[in-house]
Amino acid sequence: MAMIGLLEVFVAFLFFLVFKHFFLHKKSPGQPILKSWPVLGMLPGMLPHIPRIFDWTFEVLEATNLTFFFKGPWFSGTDMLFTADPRNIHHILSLNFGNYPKGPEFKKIFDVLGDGILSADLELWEDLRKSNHAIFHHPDFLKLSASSNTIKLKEGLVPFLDNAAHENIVIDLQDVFKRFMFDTSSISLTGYDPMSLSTEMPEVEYGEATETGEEAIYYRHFKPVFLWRLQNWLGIGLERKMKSSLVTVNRMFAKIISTRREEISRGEGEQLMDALTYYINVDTTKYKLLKPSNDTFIRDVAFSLLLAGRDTTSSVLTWFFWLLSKHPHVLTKIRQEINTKFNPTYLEKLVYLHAALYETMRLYPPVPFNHKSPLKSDVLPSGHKVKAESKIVICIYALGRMRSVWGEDALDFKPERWISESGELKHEPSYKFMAFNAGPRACLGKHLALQQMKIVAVELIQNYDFKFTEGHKIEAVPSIVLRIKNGLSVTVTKKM
Ligand code: HEM
Repeated sequence: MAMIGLLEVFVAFLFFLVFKHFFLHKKSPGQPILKSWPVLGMLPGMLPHIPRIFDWTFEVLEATNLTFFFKGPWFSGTDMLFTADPRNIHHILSLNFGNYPKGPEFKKIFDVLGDGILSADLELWEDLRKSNHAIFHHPDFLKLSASSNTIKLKEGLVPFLDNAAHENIVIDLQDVFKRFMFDTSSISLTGYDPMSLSTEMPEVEYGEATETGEEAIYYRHFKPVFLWRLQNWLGIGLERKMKSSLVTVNRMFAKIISTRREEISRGEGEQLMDALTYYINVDTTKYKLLKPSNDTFIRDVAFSLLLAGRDTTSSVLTWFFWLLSKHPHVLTKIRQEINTKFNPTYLEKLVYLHAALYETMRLYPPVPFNHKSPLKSDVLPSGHKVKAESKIVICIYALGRMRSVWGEDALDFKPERWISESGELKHEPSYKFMAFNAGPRACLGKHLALQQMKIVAVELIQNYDFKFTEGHKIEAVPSIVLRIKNGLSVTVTKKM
């Protein structure tokens, strides 16, 4: 009884704090709240902003000179240092890379990735990185990747858009890009063609499963580990969906891996150049920590690669076409450039298109946050002390919008900022433009992704006009990948 009484008093006290915070605390207009409460820490100030965390971190970081320490509720393990300071980013991701792995907390939150490259650290990451680098630069892999783009453009995307134009139907452009990227990435990374982009628009179980997983992982960041693990075990809320999503993902990979192993045992693996086949046959004398005969390990490797390839590129293309609809003069300039300079074997000539894609990624980076956890205590260039094993969140989304980093027009969509006086693409250091990450863990698919996005952009801009549905609210889903909530509705017409 006494225990229940105590609990009631404690809950009443928490309610009082929240009530006082929302109704009695005077906020100065436009000022984000960072007040730290007893027991609850800064959580009450953050809670209402969790669905709009990207913009909130931008507002808070701009108001706090690019770095702030978030104090979570007592004993919840959710204390985090948020930073968008290029000096800190350079220090963490490059100069002192060895002291800043992703860390054990990251591995717990991203447990579904297993031992794939996106969650690995230290020696395992080194083996994965080197082997990944080798396959991503192999001419046969590059050929497979290029041919998957050409085929899916010709047999998937173009017929789909032609049909949508002919039937005058509303389509979700975001979904179309996700399907296109799923098919092309899956062919080059796993050798399997899911054929998800066709006029029939089949259900894509894998896509829905990964997106649910990405949202669940996002919310895990704000909960104590024991809580989301309990929810997962009991099958409650997003964690319940996460569990069934994982079954879907694992089923898909189990089928792909067993089919491939059978093909290889029949002697049919020689001509296959996809990443999955490469890892099944990987040289373990060179990469000692890789386990090619272990299906779980192969699943982890392939899953990380498919996530890295599919979700990012489709996100950029979606935000890019939406931004073009809001900035028709940019669209006109890209069209002029394509008409005067386009050469399919030399996409580098399309400097303005490249600049517009970079500008999209500056404002809407597909991976909005990056996590790090120091092995040893350290002092960051901003003067903030970080303890060993504490959590650091690099806010890539906020970084791209900082006036102190990008100038007073930081919030404007201006591809021109990327073009030098001599008409070339301007280089910005990766600790300032961090969409592809920075330092030794920089994105390995950057070149492939840019090629692919340019090919799709040229095809669509040359041949189609898109009309965006009026009144469609554009906002980002709270997730670990920046996607538009409810997609991007358009009608399409074919240019004569
Ligand atoms: C516009 C498209 C893309 C963007 C913006 C992007 C961005 C990123 C970012 C921010 C990271 C760091 C993730 C982290 O450490 O948590 C990363 C890592 C990585 N990306 Fe990309 N990526 C893109 C496309 C691709 C593609 C098409 C591939 C190829 C399949 C790819 C392969 C990888 C790999 C293998 C890593 C892990 C690197 C490592 O940890 O050493 N990415 N990417």
